[in-house]
Amino acid sequence: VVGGEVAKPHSWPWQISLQFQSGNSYHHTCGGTLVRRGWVMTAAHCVDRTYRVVLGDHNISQHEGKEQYISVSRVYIHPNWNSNMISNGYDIALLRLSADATLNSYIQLGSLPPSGQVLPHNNPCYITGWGRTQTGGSLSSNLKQAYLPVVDYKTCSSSSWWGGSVRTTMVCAGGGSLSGCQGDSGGPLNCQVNGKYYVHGVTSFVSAQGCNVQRKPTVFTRVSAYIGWLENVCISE
Ligand SMILES: CC(C)[C@H](NC(=O)C(F)(F)F)C(=O)N[C@@H](C)C(=O)Nc1ccc(C(F)(F)F)cc1
Repeated sequence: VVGGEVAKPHSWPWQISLQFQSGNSYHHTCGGTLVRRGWVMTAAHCVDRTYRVVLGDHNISQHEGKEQYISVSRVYIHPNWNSNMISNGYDIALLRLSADATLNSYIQLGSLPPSGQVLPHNNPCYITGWGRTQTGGSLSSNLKQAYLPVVDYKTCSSSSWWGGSVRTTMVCAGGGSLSGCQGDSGGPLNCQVNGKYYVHGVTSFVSAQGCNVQRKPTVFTRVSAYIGWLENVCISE
């Protein structure tokens, strides 16, 4: 997250850290959202290694005693995802956990939006994550948040913005000096609708020229476009 501030610990209790093992240590690679006690939603572009999921975390470099560590037993990547064509969309995946998370004041489910809901321009949203704190910078140890209002598709797909690289199955947000950045991938875009936060986006991409580039808002998979697929996977399993 570029700009913004360190979040109040555990104020986004559905945010998870996806970590891959190398040797006998684990490394944060992506964010995600706990959507059922046994299910985590993340980006398809995040899941090419075996993982553990860390729930209830704030500082990913310290053991604070609130964390739960659960391994991933199965990965469901959207069937239309093509890693060579990130601008086609479908950047969404579900991870079946090997055990159910225990919900508490540090670990809660994220609320998903109604199927098909498209938010208006400037709808208030926050991106959260442990990603780089500036283009080419290092990861944040502490969970960060940044206020990224929705940029409607009409604006986001215009020629001086993202043009043809964004689809209506995506949400754009920000486009100023605040943004997501590498390491925020897969994490939630938390949008306020009637006073409650819903996870409307899965962090997907930023500009190849840099994270916080003017008129290149952070681009998210639009969760409300995939409710049918999410339910089919979660329920069928
Ligand atoms: C997983 C990556 C896509 C990576 N994602 C992120 O950094 C994320 F955190 F925003 F999710 C990213 O945006 N990296 C930059 C450096 C990048 O490659 N951006 C990019 C944007 C659009 C397109 C294109 F042309 F497909 F639209 C290609 C690359």
